[in-house]
Amino acid sequence: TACSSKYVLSQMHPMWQGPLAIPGGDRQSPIDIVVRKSIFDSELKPLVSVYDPNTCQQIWNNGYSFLVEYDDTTDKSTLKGGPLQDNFRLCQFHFHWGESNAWGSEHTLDRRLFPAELHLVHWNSDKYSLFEEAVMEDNGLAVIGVFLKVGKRHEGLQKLVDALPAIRHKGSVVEFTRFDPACLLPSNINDYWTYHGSLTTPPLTESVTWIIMKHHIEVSHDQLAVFRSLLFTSAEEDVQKSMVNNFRVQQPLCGRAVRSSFS
Ligand SMILES: CC[C@H](C)CCC(=O)Nc1ccc(S(N)(=O)=O)cc1
Ligand SMILES: [Zn+2]
Repeated sequence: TACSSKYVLSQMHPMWQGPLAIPGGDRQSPIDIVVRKSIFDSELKPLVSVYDPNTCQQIWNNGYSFLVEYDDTTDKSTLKGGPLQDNFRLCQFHFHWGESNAWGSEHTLDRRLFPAELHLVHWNSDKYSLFEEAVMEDNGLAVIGVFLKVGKRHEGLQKLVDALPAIRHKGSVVEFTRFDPACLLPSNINDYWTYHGSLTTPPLTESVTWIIMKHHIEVSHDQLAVFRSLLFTSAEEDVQKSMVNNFRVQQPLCGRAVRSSFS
């Protein structure tokens, strides 16, 4: 089964070709969260996020998504509590979305797809001194996933949406400051599911404690349309490809438990 093989056939996704040697391969992400099979764990503590908007530095198009990057040289923007034993530093956040509002998220709830999914990426600053170290280690990373639904305009998101035309092409970067990522979290962050998984793009390392929020945020159709105006390709390439459907196919659970912080 795909749970034991050391190689996973190349995902037929434009993002990458060829067989990938994935470490272990039995705790890959994303997954479908079967809500009725998740296990309430009363030991799970409330999540504590403290984000300093002054650590926001830049926004750039890396050819997979667009990333908002934070200064992670100090413990100014951190996440702890929940399923986490240690203190984690925010290094970046990004999104995954579809070409239509019918799909786009990486995780699903009982197979339900959302038009987009936000990932806030943190690394264990108690155990490691650099993100690049933590990314290779068990539980070196913690990623918060938030589902997006299309509805009313998200006022906090608009500052980010307005910066996107400046980074249309792969490799473009612009300064982006004083953005508080807390504005992208749902009002209630104490209802979540958590499981052990991996990065959803290469290097696909199995170093992530995933924390998937039960409650979604709403963005407008027009705001999501600007995400789709980004390009996978750099300015020099002849054929420009719209940055859409930048999500990975779902991976086998391989017997992993998905715990919930709420009953
Ligand atoms: C040496 C490794 C390199 C630096 C890794 C760069 C990086 O940050 N990758 C990354 C981060 C988050 C996700 S996700 N989509 O949240 O699972 C996927 C890939
Ligand atoms: Zn992601």
